[in-house]
Amino acid sequence: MFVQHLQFAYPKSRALLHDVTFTLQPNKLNVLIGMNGSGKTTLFDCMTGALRPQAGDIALPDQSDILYLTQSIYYSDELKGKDVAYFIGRLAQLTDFKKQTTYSASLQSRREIDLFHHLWQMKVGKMSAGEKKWLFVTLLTTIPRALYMFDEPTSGVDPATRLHIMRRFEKLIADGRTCLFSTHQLHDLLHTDAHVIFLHDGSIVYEGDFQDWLQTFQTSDPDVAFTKMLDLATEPERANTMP
Ligand SMILES: Nc1ncnc2c1ncn2[C@@H]1O[C@H](COP(=O)(O)OP(=O)(O)OP(=O)(O)O)[C@@H](O)[C@H]1O
Repeated sequence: MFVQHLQFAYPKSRALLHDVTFTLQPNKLNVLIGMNGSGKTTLFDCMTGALRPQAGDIALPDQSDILYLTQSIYYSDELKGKDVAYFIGRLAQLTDFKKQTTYSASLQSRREIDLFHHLWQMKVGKMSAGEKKWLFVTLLTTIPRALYMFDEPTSGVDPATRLHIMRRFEKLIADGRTCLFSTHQLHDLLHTDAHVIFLHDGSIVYEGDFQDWLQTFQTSDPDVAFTKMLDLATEPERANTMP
């Protein structure tokens, strides 16, 4: 699965994505990173067909085999967790889509199982932002797809819930699925086998192993590596002289 030389500009705007090329790794967590406004959501939208790029090649599974969770999740506040589950389960043609265990069977801890029971009966309008994300990721990752794409699934989410989301993604990969998500929470990647794709100024300025990327900048702090990467991309001469 790859994207090659992708170009995209919004109408009446200068090109946002100039030349985006990367390859998704099947057995690693693929992570798209970049500054606010660098075009991560736009790139996801181009990859999933929500936007039409002006140029480039995209080799991905058929749209019906891609699951894409955007940042703007909308369900009526009046629906309960179980109604959302029925909706998702029905769309995905899951057998037993009305059974709670269809979605909760892979939950591991007592705390997660209790939370799932709780949210199953709760109205969406009463869930916190983090609870909604937890529930939607839990429900959506039960659907079998070749490629999963999540736009900032861990933003505004507590550490235990972020860990849960990361474990769900790792399970998908272990099951032979490909997974790509965007995040600003780089510390979440410290304990995973991540393939980093760094988008900056319309192209990919780094693609490769997360630990190798940290080593390049001689740091164990990914936020430091991120900042140095930006310095390097914008001011290569000055960055070369930095410790
Ligand atoms: N419909 C649109 N028309 C014109 N410009 C747009 C449109 N949608 C987004 N943009 C601009 O494109 C740029 C990239 O936006 P995008 O949401 O893709 O960035 P992002 O990397 O996902 O940002 P963040 O990390 O803040 O979520 C931004 O400057 C944004 O203002």
